[in-house]
Amino acid sequence: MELTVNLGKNSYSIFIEPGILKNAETYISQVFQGKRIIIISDDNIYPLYGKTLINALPSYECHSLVLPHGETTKSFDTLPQIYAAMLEKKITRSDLVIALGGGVIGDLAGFAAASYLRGVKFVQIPTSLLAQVDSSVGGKVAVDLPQGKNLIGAFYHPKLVIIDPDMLNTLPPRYITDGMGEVIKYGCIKDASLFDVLSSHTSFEDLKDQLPSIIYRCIDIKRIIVEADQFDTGERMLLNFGHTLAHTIEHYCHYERESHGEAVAIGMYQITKISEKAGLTASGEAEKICRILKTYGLPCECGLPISDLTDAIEFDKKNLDGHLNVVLLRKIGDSYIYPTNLHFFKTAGGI
Ligand SMILES: NC(=O)c1ccc[n+]([C@@H]2O[C@H](COP(=O)([O-])OP(=O)(O)OC[C@H]3O[C@@H](n4cnc5c(N)ncnc54)[C@H](O)[C@@H]3O)[C@@H](O)[C@H]2O)c1
Ligand SMILES: O=C(O)C(=O)C[C@@H](O)[C@H](O)[C@H](O)COP(=O)(O)O
Ligand SMILES: [Zn+2]
Repeated sequence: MELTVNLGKNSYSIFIEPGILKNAETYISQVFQGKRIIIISDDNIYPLYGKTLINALPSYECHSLVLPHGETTKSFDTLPQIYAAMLEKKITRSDLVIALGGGVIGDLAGFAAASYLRGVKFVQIPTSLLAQVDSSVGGKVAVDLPQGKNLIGAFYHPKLVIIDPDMLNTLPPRYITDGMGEVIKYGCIKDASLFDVLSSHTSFEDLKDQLPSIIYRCIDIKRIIVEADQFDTGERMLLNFGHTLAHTIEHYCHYERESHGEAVAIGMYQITKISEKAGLTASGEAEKICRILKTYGLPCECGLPISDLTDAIEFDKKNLDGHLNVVLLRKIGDSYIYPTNLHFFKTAGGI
């Protein structure tokens, strides 16, 4: 399966195919005519797929940088180490960065590629479900600061995205669940029929044979939104459904408790509960979201008082000129941006 993100000069293709990793050169050679590649990965993924990828790129001189796994690696403080490795391997503007990993590696390597020498080409090879359905597409690359998540970043598109759903066979169950948080998000914001398909299954196992088409569906929704609003000034904010609370939960817990997808799950349910109470969402939708989250093993609450989270909400990128924009649902599959303020969240008490 192939999709193209149409962004003029920054357009790129996404290929989704089980086993495609072994044919990486066929696709990479279409977008990269240089010689040297640096593969950035983490210490869980590289031992599993590093060699396969290098063997699949016989025409290139491949170097690797393997970083510790986990969100704390996606920090501003990791960047000097990446730049140093790129300099040591003599990476120039005519070379290529490959992000081989989940959303952490994709965001981090993508930002390094965007900023090193003011930009070198990069290719995304996403290995987690979350990265295959969401983070590898759209060009948001970022690192975290001690003050909050994704606070330093850029819009910098990959030249190509290679998605091999077979790589999910080694993904630990917790991160399959994590990725389902973003899959459910796509159903909530734009696709009631996807939400219904997901609701009609009893677990991820039950859904597994439809995975390539579900990945395709999520990415196609993202593609359409990104094409309409590449720089996140309007429609693209819909992709942030559940994220205002999610980012504050992740940051508040020092990235040690909820994963990104789990935090998004809590954020989607809790904001819909608040919005339903305020008459801004059709009644019964929050309960539908909670039910589907539980089906896929995701949480609906985290037991934190909202008063502990509101400080970090001010760093939300949808906070413009003192006006906080939140993403709400009219009903499942129909989302909108609602301008409000912090008081909106304070009505929640605990979440
Ligand atoms: N840029 C975007 O548009 C965007 C979208 C969504 C999320 N994100 C970001 O993505 C990050 C979360 O991504 P994630 O959930 O992929 O986390 P992650 O990159 O930490 O991967 C999750 C875990 O699974 C392991 N792993 C990944 N693929 C594997 C595989 N095939 N086999 C075995 N182990 C594997 C990793 O080593 C890690 O331990 C967050 O930082 C979030 O902010 C970005
Ligand atoms: O691509 C987007 O736009 C998204 O919002 C996708 C989100 O799933 C993702 O977590 C993104 O990194 C959040 O971005 P931020 O702008 O809120 O930092
Ligand atoms: Zn997200």
